[in-house]
Amino acid sequence: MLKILAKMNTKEKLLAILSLALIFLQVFLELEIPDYMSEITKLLQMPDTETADILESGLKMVGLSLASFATSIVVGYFATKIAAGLTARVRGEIFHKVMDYSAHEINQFSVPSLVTRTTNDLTQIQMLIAMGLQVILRGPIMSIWAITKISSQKWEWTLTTAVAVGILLLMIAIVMFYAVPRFQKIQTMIDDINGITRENLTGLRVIRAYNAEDYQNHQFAEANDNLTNTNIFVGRVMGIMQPGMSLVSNGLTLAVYWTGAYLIADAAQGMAQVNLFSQMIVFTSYAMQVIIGFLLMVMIFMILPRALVSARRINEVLDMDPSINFVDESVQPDEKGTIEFKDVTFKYGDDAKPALKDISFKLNKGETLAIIGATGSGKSTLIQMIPRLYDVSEGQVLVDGKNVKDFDHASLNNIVGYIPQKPVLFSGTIRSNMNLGESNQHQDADLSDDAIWKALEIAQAKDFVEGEPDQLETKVAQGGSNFSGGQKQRLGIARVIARQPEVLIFDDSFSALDYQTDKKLRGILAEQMADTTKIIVAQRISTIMDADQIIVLERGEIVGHGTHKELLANNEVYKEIAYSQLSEEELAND
Ligand SMILES: Nc1ncnc2c1ncn2[C@@H]1O[C@H](COP(=O)(O)OP(=O)(O)OP(=O)(O)O)[C@@H](O)[C@H]1O
Repeated sequence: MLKILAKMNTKEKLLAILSLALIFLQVFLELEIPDYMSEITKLLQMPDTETADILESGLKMVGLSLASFATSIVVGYFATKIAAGLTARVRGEIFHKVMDYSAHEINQFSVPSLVTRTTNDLTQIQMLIAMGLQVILRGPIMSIWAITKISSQKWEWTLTTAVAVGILLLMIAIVMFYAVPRFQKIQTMIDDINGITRENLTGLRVIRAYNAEDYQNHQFAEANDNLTNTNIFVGRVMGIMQPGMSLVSNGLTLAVYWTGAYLIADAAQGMAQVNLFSQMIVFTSYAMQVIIGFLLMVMIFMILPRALVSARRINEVLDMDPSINFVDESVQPDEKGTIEFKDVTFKYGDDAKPALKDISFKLNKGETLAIIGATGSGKSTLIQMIPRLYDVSEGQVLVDGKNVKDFDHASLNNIVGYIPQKPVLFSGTIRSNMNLGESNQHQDADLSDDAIWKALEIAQAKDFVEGEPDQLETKVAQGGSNFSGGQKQRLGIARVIARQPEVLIFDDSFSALDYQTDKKLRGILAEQMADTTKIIVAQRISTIMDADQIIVLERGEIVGHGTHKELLANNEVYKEIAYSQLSEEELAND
């Protein structure tokens, strides 16, 4: 928590100090009021008191109340400003940190948890700071100050107040014993709800198609019930506090008046009794301030445990260093357009079995490498080593003759153009998606219309974009949901082609295309991007049979490496895949 509070800037720190000073002033003003009450009580007992005398003290009391009210408004204003400013900054820090994360760290936290941490957890901190300055700090200051004011009074009253405070403390301790552990669980339960909601929304069509609403409703209801029940339990336990506090404060007033009645009865007739009566009025006011102070302090216990858990969760994100770091300045490459794997082994976790084992191959400029293999054989994993979505566990990946780890982020991304299995389009227009980020082609300015149309033409996307009334300005919904799978895939391919990288990596990118488009796209790529090195992960033999090199993967190992003809002649795994898809004539013809 302190670590987050330390992120306050100088202005916020000054405002916090000023707020603290104003809270002292506010408490001072509030504690002055009972003195005037005592004065009025005394004046009322005096025979020669004029109304003007009472009015004067009364007006002073009103003045003190108004001044206290004004200070509380100023403190509220400052507190909100500090809380909103600080949390906005921390939110930005989390966002930038997460942007630097590799897939490994994202998987570690999970996306829903990162969303909760950036939203709900930060709201807890914001609430704590805002309430903390306005209310929570006032509690202890008020209680301690009020106690010092009454400690010199009649010991019978002081003892009564001490007993009341003791009961209060016991009550708080019991309540906190039951409530605090639950507060800590609530944040994890919100993660669960976010996770299930997210899964439901992204998989809505599948859920409906499989009549799985009941199953999903059950999943959601379970998580929702857990959270609701915990909230109800905590609410009930905390609910005891309010009536408990009223009981103690009313009981205390009663006890003070009761003992006061005996003390007044024992005192000498006349002024001594009047003085004692006015002292009792003042004492009751101060005792009430002590109780109110404790009441405010209880709020600490309501907010602090949850905020502490939230602060820990936020710090976990901020403290996590990305496992993949890029150098600031790239090396000068020795070659151009080459990719080489040297004895690469990769594991997703320290204890996991290798997803890739001893992978070695070299690809020269302009060559096409195809990777084929059963589902889960490691094809996507292999190509993700090149743009450093993951780092190798052993061995080396070389791009242009240099280790990928020796390139800065931008340079590596400019050399390697990676098209993921599921293309990601961002809300905006086709043009804004084509201009996404920076590359050697568009560092300071946007791509020209010609360059965009050219890329769309190669990616076989020109026809359908031309068919749209707004052409390049056609709106793209979040995630590209207003385009078909094949259209999204083609726009994704066009976006990378427009960057003109030295190496193009297609992760099963042709699977969403029909055979004809697939063939046309490969033909135009070979013709117009002959100098670009290409790596194609595919399931269809027809997509890869023209490749210069084909790697057959099985359980993370290379079990075949050669051309289509060579593999068809002497590789059993390849043969099996090939004959399961095409006839002998089709395979021989191509
Ligand atoms: N993020 C991950 N965390 C842990 N294991 C993973 C992760 N991604 C993949 N794996 C595992 O690594 C292995 C290889 O997966 P990979 O996605 O590379 O296969 P693939 O050949 O591309 O499969 P497909 O053709 O179905 O896309 C699989 O056993 C898979 O379970």
